[in-house]
Amino acid sequence: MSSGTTPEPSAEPVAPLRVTVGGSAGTAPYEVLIGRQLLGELPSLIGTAQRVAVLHPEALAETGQALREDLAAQGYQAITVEVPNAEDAKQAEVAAYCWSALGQTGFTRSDVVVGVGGGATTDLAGFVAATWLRGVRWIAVPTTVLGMVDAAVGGKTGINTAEGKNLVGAFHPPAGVLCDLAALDSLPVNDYVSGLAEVIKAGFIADPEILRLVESDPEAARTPAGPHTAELIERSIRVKAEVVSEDLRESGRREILNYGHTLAHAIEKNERYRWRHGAAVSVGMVFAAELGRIAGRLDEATAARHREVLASVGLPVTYRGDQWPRLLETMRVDKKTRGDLLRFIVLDGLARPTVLEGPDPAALLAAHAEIAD
Ligand SMILES: NC(=O)c1ccc[n+]([C@@H]2O[C@H](COP(=O)([O-])OP(=O)(O)OC[C@H]3O[C@@H](n4cnc5c(N)ncnc54)[C@H](O)[C@@H]3O)[C@@H](O)[C@H]2O)c1
Ligand SMILES: O=C(O)C(=O)C[C@@H](O)[C@H](O)[C@H](O)COP(=O)(O)O
Ligand SMILES: [Zn+2]
Repeated sequence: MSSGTTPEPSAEPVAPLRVTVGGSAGTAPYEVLIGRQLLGELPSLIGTAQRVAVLHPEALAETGQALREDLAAQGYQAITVEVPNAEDAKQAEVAAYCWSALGQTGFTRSDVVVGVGGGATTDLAGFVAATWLRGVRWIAVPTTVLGMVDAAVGGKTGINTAEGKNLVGAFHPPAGVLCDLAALDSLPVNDYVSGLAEVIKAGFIADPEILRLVESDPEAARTPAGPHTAELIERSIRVKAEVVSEDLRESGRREILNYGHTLAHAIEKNERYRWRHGAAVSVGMVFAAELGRIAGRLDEATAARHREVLASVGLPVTYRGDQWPRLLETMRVDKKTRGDLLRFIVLDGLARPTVLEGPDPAALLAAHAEIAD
């Protein structure tokens, strides 16, 4: 990924695409920029801040350092805060380490956090920004597919606890999101594909054109060089932006973005976060589709389409059959649960998400049988 100071020799400057998020119900609007070599946009987002903390994972140490040097050259007092890769970053101890770094730098309310990395890093960076001095501004620079299309947009920030995924957090939207597509070139294929689960989720809940683009060449969809990469990312961001703009705090419609996540979060916890989020969401969506079908909501063809399109890009569609009691136990503390009432997002048809409350235990078991290996 470019640090923003060394333009590629023959690259014509291309204006980034801009998607506006928020702006209703008293929330400040911000922009998601999609393009290449976007880091030149950072100073205008940082504005008059004196100090900037660049949070990055170990894997992006060079990028973090290059960014810090750019910002320092522009007169900011910039520090890097290196955090563990992936889910190991989303822990209270790591948040506490970040708070110390801000404290030791004399971070004030006018200073800015920049989170550069995948969804785990931006979830942590946003959470640190939400909690430091009860809230400072932050900017997301997602470097994974999943980060760009989902995690960096919408202001859900947080960390895990021993009891489960994302159980501590805050709604704290960023001041801006910079999606530099060049970052995806260094992403391991497994992580690239994991992000496609959230892309495909956006297809099933809101934009079926996404499904058609993936289905037209699943092999090409697995790489950043695929012909539809930019369109898939843009369409998914538009779905997310539209939903969170209407319901930032998940008091209703935003729950549809949780499609497949009730089971997914239980799988992630059960696997001690060694499964990628997107892989778990893939299995979770097949489960939700089967649950919808068994509950008489979803037609067989659309349920089967889940399995087909997810498997076609190499995502898992089954999970260990012997773990059901543990998964069920964890699902009881899902954020959508109300009291003892389990609630799932299912489809009434393609792009028609809805809530299924208190499903029949037999239906849950039958849906589980469809994903058990
Ligand atoms: N806040 C939200 O709305 C939201 C939405 C979806 C997912 N999430 C969260 O996002 C997380 C998953 O994010 P993810 O899939 O991006 O994975 P991740 O952040 O765990 O990153 C995966 C790995 O890729 C490395 N990496 C990141 N960018 C790279 C690059 N450009 N080149 C090489 N390596 C790179 C990371 O260091 C890590 O090791 C989960 O914690 C999930 O809960 C949050
Ligand atoms: O933005 C949302 O809302 C989502 O549910 C998007 C999900 O893809 C994402 O994984 C989110 O972090 C899940 O949130 P949680 O509230 O179920 O922890
Ligand atoms: Zn997700």
